[in-house]
Parts: sequence; C-alpha cells; structure tokens
Amino acid sequence: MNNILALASTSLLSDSTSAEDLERRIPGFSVLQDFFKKWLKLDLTTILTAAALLGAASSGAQTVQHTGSRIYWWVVRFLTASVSIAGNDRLNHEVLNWLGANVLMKKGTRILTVKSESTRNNTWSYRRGSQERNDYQHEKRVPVQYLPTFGTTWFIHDRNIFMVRRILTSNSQYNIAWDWTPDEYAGAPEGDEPLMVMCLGRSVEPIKRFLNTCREFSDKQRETCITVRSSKHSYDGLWDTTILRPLRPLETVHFDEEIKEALVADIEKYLDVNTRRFYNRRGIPYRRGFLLYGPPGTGKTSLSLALAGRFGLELYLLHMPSVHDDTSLERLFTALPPRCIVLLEDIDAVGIKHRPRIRDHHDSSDSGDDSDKSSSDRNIGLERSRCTLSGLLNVLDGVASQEGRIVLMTSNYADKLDKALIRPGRVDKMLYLGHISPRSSELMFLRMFSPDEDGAAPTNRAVQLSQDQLKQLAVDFSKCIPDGVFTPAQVQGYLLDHKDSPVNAAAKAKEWVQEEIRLMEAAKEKEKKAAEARKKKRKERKRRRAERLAEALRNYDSGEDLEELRQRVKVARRRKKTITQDATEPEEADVDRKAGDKEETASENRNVGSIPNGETPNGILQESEEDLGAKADENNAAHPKVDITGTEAPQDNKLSGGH
Ligand SMILES: Nc1ncnc2c1ncn2[C@@H]1O[C@H](COP(=O)(O)OP(=O)(O)OP(=O)(O)O)[C@@H](O)[C@H]1O
Repeated sequence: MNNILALASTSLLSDSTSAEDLERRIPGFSVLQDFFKKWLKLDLTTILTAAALLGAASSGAQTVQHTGSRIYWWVVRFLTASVSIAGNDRLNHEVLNWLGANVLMKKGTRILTVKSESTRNNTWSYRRGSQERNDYQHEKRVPVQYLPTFGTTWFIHDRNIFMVRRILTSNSQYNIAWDWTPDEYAGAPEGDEPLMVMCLGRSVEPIKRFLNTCREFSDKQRETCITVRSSKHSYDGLWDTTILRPLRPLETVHFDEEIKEALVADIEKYLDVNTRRFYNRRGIPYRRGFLLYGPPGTGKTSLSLALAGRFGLELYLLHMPSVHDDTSLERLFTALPPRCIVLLEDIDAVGIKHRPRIRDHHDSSDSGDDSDKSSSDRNIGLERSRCTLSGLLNVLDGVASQEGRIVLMTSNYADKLDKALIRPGRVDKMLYLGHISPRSSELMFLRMFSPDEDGAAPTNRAVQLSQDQLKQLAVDFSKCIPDGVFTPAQVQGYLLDHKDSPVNAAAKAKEWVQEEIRLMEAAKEKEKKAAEARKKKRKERKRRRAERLAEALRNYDSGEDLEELRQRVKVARRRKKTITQDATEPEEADVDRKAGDKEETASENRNVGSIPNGETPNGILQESEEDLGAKADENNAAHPKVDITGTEAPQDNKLSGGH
C-alpha cells in the first residue's frame, strides 16, 4: 500500500521527474511506456496514477469501515443489554419459534430459512441435531416452518427494540465464495447455532420478559400435545429425539376409577410446592416412583402418556433393552430436567450382566436345545438390557440422581423383579393393570362411538345415533364381555374393526367373544402341550443321567473314599466354570477341558486302579456335573436368573387396578 501511495505521489509530480523516478523504481519502465504509447496509444503514467488513487481510496474505506464497526460495537456495548443462548438450549429453539410465528411472517421478512424434515442418515452423521417429529399433525408431508436465518432480526416487543442475532459459528461448514458475503446468504443454519438477544437500553429485564414470552408461547403450542423425548443414541447420553404426541385424556384409559383417582391425587400431592418443602426440610429425597405392571396390552404405556398430559409434564421415554450400558443410563438421567416423568419400559429386561452370554451358550450346547429354560425366562430373554441392576438402582436414587421427577416403570413380569428395585423410595406405589371388566368395556364402547366434541360423527361412514341408543348398545356390548378375560387392547381391536357401525359392534360381540375364547383356549392348549413336552424331555434326560450315575456307582470301587470323590466333583466343576468364562471359543475350551480331564483321569486311574466298562471317574464326574447343571436349569426355570428376579412385590405399596 505504501508503494502504491508513493507511486501515486510520484505520478502526480511533473512528467519528467515522475518518469525518472519510476524508471528508478521499476527498471525497464521507460521501455514499457514507449511500447504503450506507440502501440496502444496509452499513457502508462496516467494508468498507474489512476490505479494508485483507487488503491488509496479502498484502503481509506477499509479504515473507515473498521472505525465504524468499532463505534457500532461501542454503542452496542453501552446502549444495549444482551443475553446469549447456546445452540443446544431449548430456549434457543423457543425464541426462533416465537420469531418465526410473530415477527417474520408479520413483517414480511424477505431473507429466511426453512425447516421441514431431515433426510440425514443419523447412523453415519457426525453432527446430529435434535429432531422434532409432530405426530399430532398427521399429514403426508411434514409441515414447513419459516425461521430467521443467520444475521440480525429486528423487532419491537412490549415497547422495546430488540435484535436477535443468529450467529454463524466456525463450526458452520459453509463454502463462502467471497469474504464479504453477508451472513444471511452464507448458507442454512443447522439448528445448533447460538443466539444473541439484544435490547436497546441498559437493563436485561425486558429480555427476561421476552424470553418468558417465548417459553409461554411454546408451552401453549404444546398444550394440545404431549412432548415425548427419547434417545436414539443412548450412548451419547442425549435426549435427541422429540415427538409431539396427541394429548391422551386420562378418561380414555379404562381401569378401576377409584384406583385412578387415588393415583392422580397421589401425584398431585407430590407435585405440590409444599410437599417439596416438606421433603427438603426433613432430608427426604424428593422423588416418587410407580410400578405399572400387568399383561401386555393392558394400558401401562397409555396410562403413562395420559398422566404426562394430565400434569403437563414432559415424558422422557427409556426402553430399557435399548440402553447401551450403565454409563449411558447415568448420562441420560443426569440430563433430565427437574420436573418430568421418566418412563422406564420393560424394566424386567435389566440385568444381562448377571447372566453372561458365554454361560448361556454353554448351557444350550450342553443340553442341545434351550427347551430347559422356562417359558417366562425365554420371554424375558428375548431382549435384555446391558444395564446392570446396580446401575439402575444408582440412577434411581443415587447421590447424583435428579430430584423432583416421577419415575414410572412398566413390567409384564412384576413377580420377578428384585426387592431392591421395588422397595419404597424407588417404587412408592405398585399399580396392577389387568384384564378388562364389563364396566370398562362399556366405557370403551361409548368412547369409541360417541360424536366428537364439535358434534361430528366419529367416522365419515358412521351412522348417527342418539345418545340413549348409544348407551343402550354400550350396555348390550358390555354384557357380552366376560369379566377379566380379555385385555383392553383386544377389545379396542374388535371395536376398531367395527368403527363405522356401533350397531354391528354390539350385535356381533357375542360371536366374537366365543371365537376369541376358542382361539385363546387353543393357544393355551398348545402352550400346555409344549410345556408338557419340555417337561417330559427334561425328565427323560434326568432319568438317563440317573441311570448312568447308578451304573457308574455300581462299578465304583468301594475302597475309594467318598469324600475324595466329592472333592473331585467340586474341582471339576470349578475347572469347568473357569474354562467357560475364559473361553472366547467355547468349543476349543471344551476340548481343552476334556483333554485335561483325560489326563487327570489317567493319573486317577493310576491311583484308584482300573475302572471296568471303560467308565472313568471322570465319567462319573461329568455325570455328576451334568446332574448339577440339570438341577441348576430346573432352578432357573423356577427362578429365572435375571438380575431382577424371584421376589414378591411388597404388599403395602400395591394398588390393584383391575379394569
Ligand atoms: N386400560 C386401557 N384403556 C384404554 N385403552 C387401552 C387400555 N389398555 C390398552 N389399551 C389400548 O391398547 C393398546 C396398547 O396399550 P398399551 O401400549 O398402553 O399397553 P401396555 O400395557 O403398555 O402393553 P405392553 O406391556 O405390551 O407395552 C393401546 O392402543 C391402548 O389404547
């Protein structure tokens, strides 16, 4: 730049002086000048002068811009108050949401960004933003939402001038063509950019009020929905998926009305501010836990959703089998807000660590099939969580556990839950949701066929009936439903099949009930036969083992010390256990074990003398060991070796919610 200025000043001097000076500065300048003059009829000195002047002007402009920017920020600093909001803060989205609905559309802003559906493959993407799905607006396409883009949005709120800057961060990977491309055109925000909310004046109070408005606006939008948060990638410890589900009124979950009222009253009392104070003053951890248990399809999940809606709380959903490990579980619990409902589904799936896979493998290879396992164990074993019971107990009421939340756990196998898990403090009330009663089926019928609040028919093709007619049909229908036989899900399924005609639903109920009972009995019979076959097989195997053992004992040298034999059984069992645990390839381990046993047998043979019929003490050991294994299997069948097993729920905190 100094050179250009020097050149410009030189060029402005007299012709001869400047030419001499330029020749001195740029060797060969006079030759070039002659060439330009002769062939292009241009004066090189004039061109250089013009270029130098332009350069000087640009440099001046930059200095002015720089000074202007400093003055601007000086003014901003002294005349405005500001609050910054991180990209991953919920308030960030709430502010954008408010701006989108209340400023951009009204002002007719011309530079916007749009949000619809993410097509990103979450499995492979490194940078994952939170996702929001609206189940309420069941449209074919996700509705688009217009939001502020990068840069500043100005608006007046509550008689104050506000500016909200959506900041282009260094993380934003955009290909900016030129340095001077304005932020607004630099690309599309991904949703995790910080915001700077500024307001003219020296107090942050107007900003606080504005932020409150944004929160209330979002809450209002959610009033018709329940916000369900879940974690797609539980190992991140992030509640990264938000689903807006239609609000489910509590009246639509049918079970004993008294129990329902007691449950609502209990939660209401717990959420009362005075209760919190009461807990805090007395040093009692402010937490409440409920266990909802019963057969599948009896409304455990539906009740949890309804309770979230009833108390305006967000529901944090954790499907236990998909939680990666204890660390992930802890991270997720640490990220919970103070007031929410946490739904832990299929709590009985916790505890795979207590039943190592290698042992399972060995068991099944020993028995040849898995028919030894009890059916309930097999059912539980379909999907096991990798969390341990102690990990779960820790998050429920460990030191780092969040206070103020309500934990709802669901289980189909409450009788197998560990006492530690359901002790008061972790589970304060147990609620059984069972099969449907005639009264509940009557209510379900009415709910299904009653006109909507606006008087519209439940379906387009539904025949409109008077309220009295409908009530009569509901009573007729309920008379056909036997008490405590069907799950509410079954009855709902039937009613949905006849959703266009309550008359048909009531008329065909008897026939449906008979057919359904026949099918259920057939399924039960089949299951009974399968269980008998399993039992028979187990008995047969035991008989064979007993025979072999008896045979071995017949051939047993009575001179051998029985105690010694017992010790050998113990040693062999211990060795087998070690091999099973160490083995990465169980077959190899098995071969090693057998080889080891053979060697031992040889040496034992030397000690105890020859064993007739080729039956070795090891043979006896193996039989005894298998026998013990069989006993363990039987034991498993009676008390499946899940972490949370074999304990009776305490009676004092039981609520029975039979429908
Ligand atoms: N008590 C009930 N009242 C009204 N509807 C019910 C009830 N129980 C079940 N349903 C209906 O049956 C379906 C399944 O219910 P839900 O998922 O809540 O059962 P669940 O007990 O959680 O089952 P699972 O143990 O298999 O998770 C839902 O569509 C729900 O509307």
